[in-house]
Amino acid sequence: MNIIEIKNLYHRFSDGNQALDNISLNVDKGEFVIIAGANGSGKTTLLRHLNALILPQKGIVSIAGISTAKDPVRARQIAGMVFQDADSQIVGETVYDDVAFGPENLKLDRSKIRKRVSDALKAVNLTEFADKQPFMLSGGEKRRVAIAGILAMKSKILIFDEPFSNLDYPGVKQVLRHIILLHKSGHTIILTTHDLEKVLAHADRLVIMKSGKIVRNGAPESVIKGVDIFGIREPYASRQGMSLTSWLE
Ligand SMILES: Nc1ncnc2c1ncn2[C@@H]1O[C@H](COP(=O)(O)OP(=O)(O)OP(=O)(O)O)[C@@H](O)[C@H]1O
Repeated sequence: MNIIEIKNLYHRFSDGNQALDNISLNVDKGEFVIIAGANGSGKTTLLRHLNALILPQKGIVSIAGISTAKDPVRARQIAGMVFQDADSQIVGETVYDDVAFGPENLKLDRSKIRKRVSDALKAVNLTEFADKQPFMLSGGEKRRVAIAGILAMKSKILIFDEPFSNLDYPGVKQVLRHIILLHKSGHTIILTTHDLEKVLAHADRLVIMKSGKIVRNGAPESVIKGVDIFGIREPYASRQGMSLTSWLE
C-alpha cells in the first residue's frame, strides 16, 4: 500500500527558481527511502511538501490517503519531520516539555500526554534527560529529542533532512541506530543525505534528484553505480564492486 503518493508536483519559488519540476513518487508503507542529490537539487523542498510545510502549487501530495492541500494539519501529524538544524526545532524549556508540545496541541488529556512522552523518550533512550534543558544537550541528543517529538505525535512516517550533519562519530552512531530501530518497528522512513556511505546499506530504495527532477529511482545496489555524475559520492564498497555493508559494523 502506498503511504505516500506524489503526482506531477511542481514548485517554483517567487524569484523564479524551479525547485521541483514534475516529481512523481510513490512510497510503500514501511519502506526506507533515501533521497540524494547535489546541493540545490530540490531535496529539502520535496521533504517540506511531505511535511505539508509547503503545499503544492501544481500536482498532488497525498499522505496516507490525505491530500496535504486539503488537510495539512492531519498530514503533518502523520508525516513528522526532523529538521537539519536541530536547534530550530526546540520549543520547550525542558526535554519533557519539548516532546509534550505536539501532543498538547492535539488537546489530549494529561495522563495520555504523560504516557506518550515517556514512551517516546524511552524509544530514543532519553528517559533520564526529561528534566534537562534541550539547549544543553549534544547534537546527537538534540536530534533524538526531535525524533521523540514526532514519535509522541504517533507519526507513522518519519522524515529526516540530513540527520548526520554536524554530528561527531558517536552522534552519527546514536542517530543512525535509532533510525534503523524505527524502521524495524514498522515506520516509513524518508531521509536525505550527502553521506550515503553511512546509511545506504539499510535502505530499501534510493532516489536521485537533479535540478528538481527524479533522475534515478530503485533498489540501492541497482541505482548507485556511476552516481558521481549527479554530484554524489558512491560508497567505497560499491566502488570496489562489493555489496553494501553497514557502516555500524
Ligand atoms: N526560499 C527560497 N527562495 C528561493 N529559492 C529557494 C528557496 N529555498 C530553496 N531555493 C532554491 O531551490 C532549489 C532547491 O533547493 P533545496 O533546498 O530544496 O535543495 P537541496 O537539494 O535540499 O539542497 P542542499 O543539499 O543544499 O540542502 C535551489 O536552487 C535553492 O537555491
